[in-house]
Amino acid sequence: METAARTAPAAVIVGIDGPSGTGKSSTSKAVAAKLGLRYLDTGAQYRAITWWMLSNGIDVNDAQAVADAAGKPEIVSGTDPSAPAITVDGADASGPIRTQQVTAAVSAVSAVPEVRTRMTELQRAIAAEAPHGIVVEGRDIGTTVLPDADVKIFLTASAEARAARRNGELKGKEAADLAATQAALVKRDAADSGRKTSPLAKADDAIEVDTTELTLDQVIECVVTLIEEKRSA
Ligand SMILES: Nc1ncnc2c1ncn2[C@@H]1O[C@H](COP(=O)(O)OP(=O)(O)O)[C@@H](O)[C@H]1O
Ligand SMILES: Nc1ccn([C@H]2C[C@H](O)[C@@H](COP(=O)(O)OP(=O)(O)O)O2)c(=O)n1
Repeated sequence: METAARTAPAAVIVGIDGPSGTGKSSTSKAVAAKLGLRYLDTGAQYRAITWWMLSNGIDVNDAQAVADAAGKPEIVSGTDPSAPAITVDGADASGPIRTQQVTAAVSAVSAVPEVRTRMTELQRAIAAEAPHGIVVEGRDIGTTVLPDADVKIFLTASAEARAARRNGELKGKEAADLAATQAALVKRDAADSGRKTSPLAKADDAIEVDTTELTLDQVIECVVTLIEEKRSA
């Protein structure tokens, strides 16, 4: 008689990378929920360590000071796609990590090699513990964190579309200037792509999906199909 372990489908590891506003978070959460997988937002972890640095008076432009402090905060990420959670030293950080101040500082902090080493270890440990598999989203998942992932996706979209999407999130709040949003996105892309250690990059074996002209549902469908094809291969 076959055991449950033998008949259960193997855990599937999915890496979704790409620049800001391409749809990584929305797609990853929906795909994980549909397929019964866990979900990890690695950008939230880089935001969390950045928030801790700012809250503790560390100069985020002093790479040595950031490196020296990189091991101090305890960052814990939840992996439920319907309720993503993140705590820093036991405190809920999901709100504070989304402020403009953190967004403006996160590229500098995440360029520090000691920060990346720590986050990468954390991310690999979380992925290894996911019973049925996980969708991990970020900038270097396919190239560095999980180079053996079963499915690698690299999302792109025009800077105009990405800026319009980000501004759309501000509905009800003060309307942001579209040109300023786009300039800030492009600046962060350049910093994330230009750093020495595990920059934002498409892995050679990643499938590139340009989401500019696609609805979110179309992107989700596309990624689900790619995963199912891989699972049945
Ligand atoms: N294909 C799409 N078409 C239109 N809007 C989208 C699409 N994908 C995502 N969005 C919206 O764009 C915004 C940014 O998406 P998000 O998933 O946070 O991107 P990322 O994680 O890559 O920064 C969200 O408001 C999301 O609902
Ligand atoms: N795997 C990752 C994920 C994010 N980062 C860094 C670079 C990004 O600008 C920041 C924030 O990532 P996040 O995914 O939250 O950014 P957006 O949702 O696109 O605004 O973290 C990284 O260096 N490596």
